[in-house]
Amino acid sequence: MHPVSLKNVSKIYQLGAVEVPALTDINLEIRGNCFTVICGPSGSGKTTLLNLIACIDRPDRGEVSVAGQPAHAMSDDALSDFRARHLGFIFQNFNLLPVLTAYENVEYPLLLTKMPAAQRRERVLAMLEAVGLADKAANLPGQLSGGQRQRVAIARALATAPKLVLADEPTANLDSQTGAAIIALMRKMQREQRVAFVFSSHDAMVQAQADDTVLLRDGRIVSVTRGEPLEDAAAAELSA
Ligand SMILES: Nc1ncnc2c1ncn2[C@@H]1O[C@H](COP(=O)(O)OP(=O)(O)OP(=O)(O)O)[C@@H](O)[C@H]1O
Repeated sequence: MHPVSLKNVSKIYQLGAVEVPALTDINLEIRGNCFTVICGPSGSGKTTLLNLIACIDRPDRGEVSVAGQPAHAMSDDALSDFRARHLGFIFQNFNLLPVLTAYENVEYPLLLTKMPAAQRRERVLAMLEAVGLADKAANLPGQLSGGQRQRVAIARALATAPKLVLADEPTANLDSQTGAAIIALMRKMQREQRVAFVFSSHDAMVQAQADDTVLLRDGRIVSVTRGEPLEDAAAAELSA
């Protein structure tokens, strides 16, 4: 089963009396355990599509299925509960809570689950270690660089072992060198945790790292480019 499936999806924004068709008749399947990038020019519908996949918004027409659940038909409460349990988020402005330490920011989503304290501590420390920030656990976000903040955000997004991680322009506020390191880290974490990552990005470097690329223009899909599935690539490497 694909972690995300959209069937005949359309989204129209109402701007006063004017209807703005942001997405028109989108049919798309996002593969599991893959790095998928949504790209396209400004205004082409990337954020709108990501918000539908993220269960932040609902379509005006069509069906959105996320991790087997019909997101288009769920109530607001059910959607927010579903987001907390099954999805991870990485934002371009990091969205860390400024009064919480790096440790506490990563712990925060786990407090919403009923994970026992000792297991929670183990998980937080393992995630901070995995993103290379074990020694910064006690720092507040204001005491970290942009790249380090985004590392905390990656650890936080993956702490609950989500089925899907969504990232809206995750490198937009980073210099190109730090952005490249963050993308490499996300790639490593995506493989290790065997989770599907879906990004929106203008960044050619992000696009170059993708398994699958979805190109949008004027709210429609122009092309979907699929790379080799990870399992096949690994098998080919082994048999070479
Ligand atoms: N809240 C809104 N109300 C009205 N129109 C909107 C709203 N949000 C987006 N739009 C319109 O919907 C279309 C798609 O917008 P969207 O933000 O999804 O594009 P995008 O590809 O993410 O753009 P960018 O790369 O500039 O962030 C655009 O024409 C935009 O003007």
